[in-house]
Amino acid sequence: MTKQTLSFQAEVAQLLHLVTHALYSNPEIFLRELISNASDACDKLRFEALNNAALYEDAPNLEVRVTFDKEAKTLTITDNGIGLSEAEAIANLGTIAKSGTKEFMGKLSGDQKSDAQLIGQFGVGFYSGFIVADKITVESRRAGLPANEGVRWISGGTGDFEVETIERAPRGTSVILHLREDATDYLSTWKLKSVIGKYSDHISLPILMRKEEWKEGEDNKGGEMVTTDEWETVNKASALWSRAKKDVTPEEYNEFYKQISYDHEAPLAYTHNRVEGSTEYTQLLYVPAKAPMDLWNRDKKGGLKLYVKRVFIMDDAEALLPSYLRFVKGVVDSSDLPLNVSRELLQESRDVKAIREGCTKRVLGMLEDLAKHDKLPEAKADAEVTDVVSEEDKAQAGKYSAFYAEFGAVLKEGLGEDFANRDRLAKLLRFASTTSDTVSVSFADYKARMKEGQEAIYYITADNAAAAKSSPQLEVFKKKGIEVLLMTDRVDEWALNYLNEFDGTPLQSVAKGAVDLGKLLDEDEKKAAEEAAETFKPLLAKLKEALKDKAEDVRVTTRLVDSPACLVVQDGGMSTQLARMLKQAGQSAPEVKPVLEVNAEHPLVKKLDGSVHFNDLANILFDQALLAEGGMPADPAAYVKRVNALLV
Ligand SMILES: Nc1ncnc2c1ncn2[C@@H]1O[C@H](COP(=O)(O)OP(=O)(O)OP(=O)(O)O)[C@@H](O)[C@H]1O
Repeated sequence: MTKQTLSFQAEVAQLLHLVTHALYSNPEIFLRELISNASDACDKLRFEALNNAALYEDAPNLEVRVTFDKEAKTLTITDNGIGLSEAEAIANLGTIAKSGTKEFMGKLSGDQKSDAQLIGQFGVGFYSGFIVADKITVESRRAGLPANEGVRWISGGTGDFEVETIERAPRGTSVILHLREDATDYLSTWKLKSVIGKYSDHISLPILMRKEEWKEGEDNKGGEMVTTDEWETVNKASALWSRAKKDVTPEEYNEFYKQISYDHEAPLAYTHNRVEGSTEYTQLLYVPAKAPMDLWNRDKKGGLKLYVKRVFIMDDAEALLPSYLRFVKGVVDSSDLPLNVSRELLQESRDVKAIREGCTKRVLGMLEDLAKHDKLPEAKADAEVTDVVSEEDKAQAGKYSAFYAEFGAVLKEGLGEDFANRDRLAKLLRFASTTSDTVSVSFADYKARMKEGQEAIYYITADNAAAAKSSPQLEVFKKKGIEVLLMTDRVDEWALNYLNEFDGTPLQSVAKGAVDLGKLLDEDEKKAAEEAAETFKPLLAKLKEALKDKAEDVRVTTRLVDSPACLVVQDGGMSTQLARMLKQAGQSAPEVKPVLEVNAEHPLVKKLDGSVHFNDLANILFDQALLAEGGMPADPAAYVKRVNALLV
């Protein structure tokens, strides 16, 4: 085919502009990206060759070669992997196929620093070459195609690119970077080796470079390094996870994480184990420090790469971890699975089930460990004695809180998803409470602070912390000094459906059912409540009649101190707040008719009896209770009218 000029997809053009501007502060990552692509291409070849060994042609040893030409100012990364056909070059190097591209583009702010972080997460891959090059030539031949079906792709990284058919004997791809004037320091073996050592040491393929030797100058005067014809391997060339733990430095673990996760930040924690027994595998699992932007995407796949005996099988192998741990990144390398395992097969495999359980345990173990070291021991009252806090403990402190702020809400999904680990998960949960503004109270902390005679762990769900804290339902708890957990994550209400108790103590929503403070109420209070219920009977009946379309029931409560009324739902019913949320999300929710509870001590309630405005007051009472918990009267205009009628 003759040369043709094609335009980049709009997003690519936009991304290219950003790459060259926002990522300029850390240019050397281009080499990591291109070597990673080369390595992926070799993985793909190895995988396709499982069913078609002829694809190896006469070059069975997969490798990456990095060369440069000082005169021409070019740097070339060559692999003998799967290669690209012409159609593939057009499709893959002119568009971004990744899901979420549009969404990602929409998130960019124009601020270079924050954009650079976002791009880091997104993974710029091939296009990062344009950080250092003002022109890139790609020459490739796909494995299995004849030599005269090679392709050359050229672009200056602006609006378009050229493609033409070429003759190319070697299988695989060469990416030739025509370096910008300010990037010529990459034309140095020493520089390239150091960047490869930093970012690509763990790549399991050999990365080869021409060997350099010191050559003395004439008459022993001066001397210089000269490039020889010999090749040398410049990386460790063994899969990082297959090495012994003691041979891998924390920096190498972190670098490997960055490579597989597109995260620019180091992970919060990792665990690396070889599991032996009936199912054998190696796991290297990371907990990221920051949530990815698509954490809440229900279709988000898992973050684990599956290898079988070092052969890459697939990315995002969701069968290897439950979905509530979808934030975990890493690698599982199985010794037992067949190489041609498919996603469907994975779902059914007993080995995969064992791996999944094993990985889940490890991640939970890792989180428990972080939780244990989250707080440094408090200083003793006795100033003479101070605990010696190790550097390691200091480094661990605060990590679990940081983790929880990012991923706590996802972890809660596990209550409904992973019954076997529910108790372990419950111990990992943290909440804000009426005594702690920070999300740091565990169920165990709460239990330790429970009042004598208190028989339940009390909690309230609300849209946000402010609404939760000012909810009238909390009044009696405040008065009695009873701590209430404030649950403000969207998933809380759903997740707590699956947790009825913690360590033998029932969990009780303060907005559900009749409040029974049991032993916490004194005799006088109990008696007063009973009496009020009796004397209020006729009034309650009238209220019930006036509000029969809105309220399921009307009763007197001991729950309130300052407010005249509040709404609660029957035990086991869906809270009005959850019903509201579902409706907002466009989902169907049952009509919840709440119970109106009134405070017999409140002047407004006392005023009701015999009032000529009884009907209006009753409705106002109900609508205000709804407003107080963040709801909206069914007919706001009618509410305003009623209040105004009383005001004038
Ligand atoms: N050396 C190569 N050999 C064969 N195909 C390649 C090579 N480099 C890139 N490609 C193709 O170009 C596509 C785009 O590469 P790019 O690096 O932009 O994205 P990616 O590799 O899919 O994603 P990421 O780099 O973010 O993981 C790749 O998916 C692959 O199909």
